[in-house]
Amino acid sequence: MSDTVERHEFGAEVGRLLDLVVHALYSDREIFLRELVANAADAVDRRRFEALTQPIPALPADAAVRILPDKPGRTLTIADPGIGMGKEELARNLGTIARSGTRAFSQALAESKASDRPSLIGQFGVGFYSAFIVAERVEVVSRRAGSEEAWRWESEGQGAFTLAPATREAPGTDIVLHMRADAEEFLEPFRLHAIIRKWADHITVPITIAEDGKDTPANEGTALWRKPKPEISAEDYTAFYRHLGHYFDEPWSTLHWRAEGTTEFTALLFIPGMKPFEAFEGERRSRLRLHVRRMFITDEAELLPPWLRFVQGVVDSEDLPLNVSREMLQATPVLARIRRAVTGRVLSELKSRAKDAEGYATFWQNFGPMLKEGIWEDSEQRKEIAPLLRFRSSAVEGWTSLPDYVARMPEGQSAIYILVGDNIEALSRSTQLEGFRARGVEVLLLADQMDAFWPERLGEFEGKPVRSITQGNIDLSGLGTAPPEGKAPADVTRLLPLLKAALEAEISEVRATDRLVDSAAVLAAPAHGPDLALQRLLRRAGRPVGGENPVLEVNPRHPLVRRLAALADSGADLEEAAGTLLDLARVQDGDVPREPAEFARRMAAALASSL
Ligand SMILES: Nc1ncnc2c1ncn2[C@@H]1O[C@H](COP(=O)(O)OP(=O)(O)OP(=O)(O)O)[C@@H](O)[C@H]1O
Repeated sequence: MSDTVERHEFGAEVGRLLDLVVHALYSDREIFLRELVANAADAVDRRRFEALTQPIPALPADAAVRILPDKPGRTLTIADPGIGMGKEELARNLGTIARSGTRAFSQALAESKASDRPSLIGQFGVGFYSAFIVAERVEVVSRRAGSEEAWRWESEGQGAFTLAPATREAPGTDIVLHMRADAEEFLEPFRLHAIIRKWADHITVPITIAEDGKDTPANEGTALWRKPKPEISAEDYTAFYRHLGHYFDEPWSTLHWRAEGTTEFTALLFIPGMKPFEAFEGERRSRLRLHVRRMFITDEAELLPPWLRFVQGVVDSEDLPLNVSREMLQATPVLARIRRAVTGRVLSELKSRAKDAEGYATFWQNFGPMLKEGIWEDSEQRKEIAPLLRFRSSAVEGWTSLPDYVARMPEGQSAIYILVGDNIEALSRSTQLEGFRARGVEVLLLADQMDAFWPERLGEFEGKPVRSITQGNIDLSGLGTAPPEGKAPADVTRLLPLLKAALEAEISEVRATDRLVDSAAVLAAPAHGPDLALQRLLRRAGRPVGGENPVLEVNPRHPLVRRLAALADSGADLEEAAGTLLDLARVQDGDVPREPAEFARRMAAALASSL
């Protein structure tokens, strides 16, 4: 080795990842070609785009991704005239894992079915490393467009790579795979053609395969979305969907239309049939691809709001100039019009698919939390999104919606009641529901992370305010069917101030409630400030909760409260009993007592004297 060769260790996670990729994907080896060709085509697109504003040489008119098999030398080269990589970029892009850690990846791999594994590769951004599935050594020779220098990155995929100066006549990248003995099939041109047709046919950059000394075209490159609909089969759509997102399933919905009039564009969009990792863990913005008259421009134009970032696809504009630059994209009103039209179309698709309850449930389970983000942040669409939400309920099985809830509301009920917590099971057994259940008043149960936030933003639906049953003072009298009168309520006029005095530091108010049937006491949030669920979330995150202390509501018909009321009347000290009552209310909501050991001691003592 010459003096100029630098040796670098891979990031620790890369080493482990390489191992995983090679083993987990062995039976789907051919996807290495899809990954490398996709990277090469991206690099070509990037050079074309950057050349518009940066002082770098323009893309040659005949730019293509070339695949060059060499049987005698047992190498396969993928060459592109794209943007290229400088020394630092080679080390960073090919020496570390860009987007997500090995831990998340290996966990997902371990939990996935074998058939889902290849899709994980794309989703976790380890595409390049799939080269090592078929190669025992990989050389990358690259020259960044705009630079005179070229560099050679080389690795056997075991712990380290080297970097050395090299030469390359023009900007671009050659990936040279020194194939393993058992991977020689990938040096056969007919095999390579079949793989490209299957995986990369839709790439609009020309792809060629060298055969008998000449390059033969390998991809059709027809922008699928530009074909007349009758000429496109369901398989074509699915193949394109899989290509776009590295998916392996079927799209839940395919939207393909041409908009004419003031804004002209063609769009081909997909709503995935599964929940992609990226959409939730990755960055919060839409990666819809913007093309101008077939030519790829960018996937950073944010053609959909962040809460619709799960939608994949292409928008091909007729109105923008081919040499549209980043600055121009920010300024042009064309994009705003496209955005509005595309968002509206996706929403109306959801609206019509929502009529099929079962089919919509699949969508809802995958992407429901994102629609809730929409309620939170998109004031323009909030009203449109609200009827698309689905809920569990205290009164009906399965999913229900706000319009259905409103239709079921009995006369006299003026608000939509919700209860927010951590899990549906616990919520459906919650003490907070007792009085509502007894009166046959339905409550929607919400257990997504987002649920602590968005209801407040929605505020109301069809003129009915959305009210958390753990917040403020809800008067149930006159609502639904009155429950059978049990024992007469105790007179708590003396008890309430005593409890209040004993719990001064933790409770802002103590009041009697008719919300309870079998339980003695329950906590509620004050009418203003964060609701109980949000308070819990803030506490867990170690953030200040703010606002007033919670309210303690007591059930004057409950034996414990009756007894306390009698003691209060006789002037007994209720300090300790008040604390226990508060702890009981906390435990019911899934919180811990203020002093768990002290609480346990008191309970044990109470049990001992009563058994
Ligand atoms: N042929 C190439 N030309 C220029 N840059 C490349 C090329 N191949 C890879 N890269 C760079 O290396 C990075 C890492 O590539 P890799 O395939 O591992 O992940 P990715 O392309 O970011 O993710 P995914 O495979 O999911 O699309 C790319 O983002 C790109 O910046």
